[in-house]
Amino acid sequence: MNDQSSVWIIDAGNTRIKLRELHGERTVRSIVLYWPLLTSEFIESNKNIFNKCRAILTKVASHHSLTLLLTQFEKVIEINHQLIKQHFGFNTEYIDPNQLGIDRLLASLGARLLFESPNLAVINAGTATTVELINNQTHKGGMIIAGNQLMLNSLFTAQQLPKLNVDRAIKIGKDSYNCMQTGLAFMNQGLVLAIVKEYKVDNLIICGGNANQFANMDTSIHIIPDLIMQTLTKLSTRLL
Ligand SMILES: Nc1ncnc2c1ncn2[C@@H]1O[C@H](COP(=O)(O)OP(=O)(O)O)[C@@H](O)[C@H]1O
Ligand SMILES: CC(C)(COP(=O)(O)O)[C@@H](O)C(=O)NCCC(=O)O
Repeated sequence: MNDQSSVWIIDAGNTRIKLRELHGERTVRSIVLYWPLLTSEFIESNKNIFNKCRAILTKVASHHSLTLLLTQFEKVIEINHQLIKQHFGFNTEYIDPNQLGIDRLLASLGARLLFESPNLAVINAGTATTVELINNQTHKGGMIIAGNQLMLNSLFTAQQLPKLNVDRAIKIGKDSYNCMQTGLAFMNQGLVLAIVKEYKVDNLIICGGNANQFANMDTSIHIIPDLIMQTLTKLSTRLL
């Protein structure tokens, strides 16, 4: 049964779709699906939990199944940079703001709402690993790098690699598995150290599905895997 006072927040990334049902700012249901699992059968069998609810959407990927899912809601507000500027006075210096992935802007806004210090950086470690640099109320720009899984997949053409546990304790790989594991850990560590050195950030926040692969670093970082969902929760109380 659905509760019509519910609001759903939806983050449609390139690998996974994340959905949460909220009562106020309280999460009452959380669903995380890799795209192939968002089937019409899934939507049909769950339609009464979405029916007549309002939703807030952020998307950087579009699938037929998402279009079908969205028809279940009474109202859907899709976040764009103008809404963020209007409600939070938070802007981007991207030459064309419409080109900036909205997930990147939301992660930046989320960091801004959590930390008061002026210079922040966010690493959003999802399908891609993006870096966002923030000064006061402005997203200054950043970087886009192939994400951890994409990098591992690119080492093999026909074979899906197993999910690796990234352990910094291993310094020199002595087999293929450990070489890949160490390579990825050092690459992530190097990215973090380079950002801290180059941009002198006050706080560095890591979010996204691969955020925990940045754990166990000497540098002080904040790991908040669901930063984008936290930010959408805050937006929901302003927009609906
Ligand atoms: N439980 C998990 N443990 C470790 N990695 C995970 C887990 N769940 C998802 N991932 C990884 O997270 C990545 C997707 O993260 P996500 O932030 O959802 O990306 P996107 O927003 O681009 O869809 C994938 O590379 C996947 O391998
Ligand atoms: C860079 C991204 C692919 C990251 O997507 P994600 O890994 O979060 O699924 C996405 O934010 C995007 O499509 N951005 C548009 C290009 C840009 O931000 O410049």
